[in-house]
Formats: sequence, C-alpha cells, structure tokens
Amino acid sequence: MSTTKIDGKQIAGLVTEKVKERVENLKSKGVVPGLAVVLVGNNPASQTYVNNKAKTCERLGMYSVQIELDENISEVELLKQVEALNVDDKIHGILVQLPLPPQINEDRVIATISPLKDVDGFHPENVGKMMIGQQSFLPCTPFGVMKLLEYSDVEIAGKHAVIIGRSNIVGKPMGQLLLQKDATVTYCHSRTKDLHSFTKQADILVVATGRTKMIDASYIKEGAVVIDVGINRDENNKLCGDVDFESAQKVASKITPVPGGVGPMTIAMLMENTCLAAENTLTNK
Ligand SMILES: Nc1nc2c(c(=O)[nH]1)N[C@@H](CN(C=O)c1ccc(C(=O)N[C@@H](CCC(=O)O)C(=O)O)cc1)CN2
Repeated sequence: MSTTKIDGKQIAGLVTEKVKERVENLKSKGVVPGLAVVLVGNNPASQTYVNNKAKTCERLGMYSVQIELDENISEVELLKQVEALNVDDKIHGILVQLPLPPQINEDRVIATISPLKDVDGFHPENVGKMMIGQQSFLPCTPFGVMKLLEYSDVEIAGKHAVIIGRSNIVGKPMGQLLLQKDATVTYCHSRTKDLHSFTKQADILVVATGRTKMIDASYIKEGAVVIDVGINRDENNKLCGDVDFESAQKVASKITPVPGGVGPMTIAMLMENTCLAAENTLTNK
C-alpha cells in the first residue's frame, strides 16, 4: 500500500498564512489580537509549547504576554491572575497551560476564564455550544485534526471514525467534531475489551492513548487514515507518537508523523481562535 505522510507543519503554515491576513485586517481597524499564556511551574515540555506560542504570535503580528508563576502558587492567586486578564482590553485570548500542579483544580481555573476569551475551547459554555453545533471556540487539537483531514482531502461523511481516548481536551471533542461532519463514531478507551475488533473497522483512526507506539499495523484496516495525537519519548529519548509509525505506514493510506503531524496544528488553531476572539470584539459577539 502506498502511504501519504500528512505534513502537519506545511498545513499549519497554510493555516497561519490565512490568520496573518486576518490579523492585518484587524490592525487596519485598530485592533491588535492579543493572547495571554499562563504557565505555572517549570515543566520543560510546557515551557517549549508556551515559547512556541509566543514566537508564532510574534510572527503573525499578534500581541502576546507570558505570565510565569511559581510551581507552589495557590489556586486563589492563580484565579486572581485569570480574573485580571478577563478585564484586560489588550487581551482577547487567555490560555492556562496544562497540566497544572496538584494543589490546583483545573476545572475551576478553566471555568474562571471568560468564555469570550477561552481560546482553548475548554470552558463548559464553549463545550456545551460545540455539542449542540453552535458557534464557539473549538479545542485546538481536535480542531487541528479536522483541518488536517480537510487539507488532505479525507472524506468524512459516512465513514467509520474510531477514536482511542476519551479525554475532555482531545478524545471527546474529536468524536463530536467528526460526528458533526457525518462520520459514524466509535469511542474506545483503556477499558475497551478486544480493541482490535473496533480499530480494524476504522476508516479513520484517531489515536490518543498516551502510550508510546501502542498501535501497530495489526490494529489498522488496509487503507485507513491514521491520526496520531500522542507525544512521547522512546527508549532513545526521541519524540514519537502513540502509533508505531514504521509498522502502521505499511497499511495506512494516509498517516500523520510525530513530530510534524498534529502538534504544529494545535498552535496554528490557537492562533485562529485568538484572531476570532479579537474579531468578535468588533461584532459584539
Ligand atoms: N492549555 C492547553 N494545554 C495543553 C494543550 C492545549 O491545547 N491547551 N495541549 C498540549 C500541549 N500543546 C499545546 O499546548 C502542544 C503540544 C505539542 C505541540 C507540538 O508542536 N509538538 C511538536 C513537537 C514539539 C517538541 O519538539 O516537543 C510536534 O508534534 O511536531 C504543540 C502544542 C498539552 N497542554
């Protein structure tokens, strides 16, 4: 089977070029889209992602601030920081980098972000709107996967999409977005019995297990499209996904690599959401 590698870096570049044009249009109307990224503690991976977000904002001509807080900060202090950003007119999008340290309740932090500035699409109001198909901020990783499928001409309507993973930020919204495009959706997870029997039926297989190279060719139907959302380190400390790429590419028709697949799309969609949040201030949404 000849396989196409889906180039997330290239597609992210195409998406951000369009965002850049929208930023220029906003600036001509006196609005500079602004993003605030809050980082608690010094998790090296989170630091890399936050720096990449700031660099991308700069490249697109957007304003960004990075708020770095101590690992031991109390929840009350963190909530105060978020509330200050909610009323800061220069800031259109607020993102609190996850994961957060154990003394902080993630749900409370997310619920404190104004839904109008929730460019991560994690606030219960935005999640609810997404569920009923109303305009809302979509979570960046599943939104990015939808763009990858669109740019790669993958047909979704009538296809069987199998999602392995049920997290609030990837698995659950992923299934919902595919359902809205008329896929038949099956969710699998760590308690699913006989995983092969489900994944072998998938026309589109989205893998978000958090387990290094767990999915090999034996799980994949010939010709399936395979999307790997995982980011792990292998035994040689090399970045890799939840899919065993070498094995899977022998049967998949299209497949995302790690790195260079879904990851760059997460940041591109964050830029698109921030731009949308700034545009909304002009239309009073
Ligand atoms: N508040 C949020 N926290 C987290 C999110 C999120 O969407 N919102 N997602 C992830 C981390 N993340 C963005 O924040 C993210 C992860 C990976 C990448 C990426 O570009 N990965 C590259 C490899 C980068 C590397 O060298 O490590 C790739 O896959 O090619 C971007 C963003 C959890 N937290």
